[in-house]
Amino acid sequence: MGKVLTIHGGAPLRGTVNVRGAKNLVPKAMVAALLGDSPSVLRNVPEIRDVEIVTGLLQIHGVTVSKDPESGDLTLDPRGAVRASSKEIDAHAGDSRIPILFCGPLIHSIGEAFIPDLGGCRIGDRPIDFHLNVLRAFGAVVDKRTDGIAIRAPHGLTGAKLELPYPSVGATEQVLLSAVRAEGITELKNAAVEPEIMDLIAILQKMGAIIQVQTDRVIRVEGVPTLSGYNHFAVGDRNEAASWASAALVTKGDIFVEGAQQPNLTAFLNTFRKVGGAFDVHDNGIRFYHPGGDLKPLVLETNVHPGFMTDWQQPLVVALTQATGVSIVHETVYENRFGFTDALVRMGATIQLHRECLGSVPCRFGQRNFLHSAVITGPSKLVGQDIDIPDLRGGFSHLIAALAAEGSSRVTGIELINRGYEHFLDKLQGLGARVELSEEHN
Ligand SMILES: CC(=O)N[C@H]1[C@@H](OP(=O)(O)OP(=O)(O)OC[C@H]2O[C@@H](n3ccc(=O)[nH]c3=O)[C@H](O)[C@@H]2O)O[C@H](CO)[C@@H](O)[C@@H]1O
Ligand SMILES: C=C(OP(=O)(O)O)C(=O)O
Repeated sequence: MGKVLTIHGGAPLRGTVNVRGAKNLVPKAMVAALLGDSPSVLRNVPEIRDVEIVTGLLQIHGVTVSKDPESGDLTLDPRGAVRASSKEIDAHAGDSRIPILFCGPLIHSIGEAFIPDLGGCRIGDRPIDFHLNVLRAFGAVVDKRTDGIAIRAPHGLTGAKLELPYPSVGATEQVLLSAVRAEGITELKNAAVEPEIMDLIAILQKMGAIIQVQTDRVIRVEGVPTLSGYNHFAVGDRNEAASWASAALVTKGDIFVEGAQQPNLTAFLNTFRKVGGAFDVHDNGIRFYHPGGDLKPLVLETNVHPGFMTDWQQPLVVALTQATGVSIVHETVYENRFGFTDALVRMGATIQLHRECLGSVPCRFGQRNFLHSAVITGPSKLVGQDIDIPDLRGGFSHLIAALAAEGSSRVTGIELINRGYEHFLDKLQGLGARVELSEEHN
């Protein structure tokens, strides 16, 4: 039996929320601690489900993870690293995609790794072929079994010349976490360069790694035999920040997002301004608000950094349902990230999905069977509905649609939101949302 969140719409969200370390960096920084020969300290750690999952996975591998009760800072001591069984790994992998990033660090520390069935948001096929190919190029042996994938490196990992078919965030991190202690030099072409990757590189450099980020998506790593622990303050969660910004716009509210960092939100801020939102940048965060007047439609394409991040797309689409006119959103990172619009349409939004690339540049998903372009016509009056949350960002977008809607919505599956939004219910209540949590009765 799960929880039901009843949301009574119509109240603008006003107040301050604090955003801590990025979901897309913190768990990976925790994995990086396995590469050191001394303890690491990670600061600005949010209390989210993906952090709990990685804590469990590290612990079954013999890493001591201790949390400062006041600050929440984590100390990660990898000196007792040991093998864990595939059953244990599977039991702790939860619904996160991070287990695949244990490969390089575990091979370096204990000589083998195991990839269980991966979780993460169901927003497309999410294959792991790039990961397995780069591991093979480093000299790893990949053994696909019925219970998962076993990875061994009988002769250790050796640097390689690599090129990704697409600038995948996870595969770039796989290369970094494997290359830093591999024998010799690795050159990665077509690398992803998201701010969370740059922060991971900063951590690895603190540990003793030699990593050069060149122009044109080329990263060069000179492997070193040993690394030490790090002490690091994690980069802020730009995706959570953008979500609260959209919440302010959709509910005609005013939210100060403490911890939002302008340099990592450039593409979002441009779009937010073009759609009619206003923001003021402060030293410790950004105030996002609806300045009054009509919101404006726009044509938008998601892309790898420095483009408009795909994880910002779903909350912003809700704002576009309130803009006067026709907007087009072309999703070029995931082939199936518009499933969440079904619920918005039930709530009264006008959104049509198309298989064609309705953007300036044809993407990998054109001429195939993927509904990856959306045409949104607004403004639409939204009305409350029963909603079952499909994934992290789609779920957050449903919450903010329900908060702006007329009447009440009954929302199930809210546990998924805990993967990436720290204490989101407390934050919503602090912003004046009228929400009630109860047990689900069948
Ligand atoms: C935990 C985490 O950091 N998650 C983020 C990470 O996901 P993740 O690292 O999984 O995303 P990727 O950048 O790898 O995926 C981008 C595209 O590459 C494809 N691909 C990826 C790997 C592979 O082996 N084969 C392949 O085809 C994917 O299906 C997708 O179409 O980056 C995404 C893109 O910024 C974000 O939406 C996610 O929030
Ligand atoms: C797609 C996302 O996350 P994950 O890769 O962890 O599923 C997300 O954060 O929106």
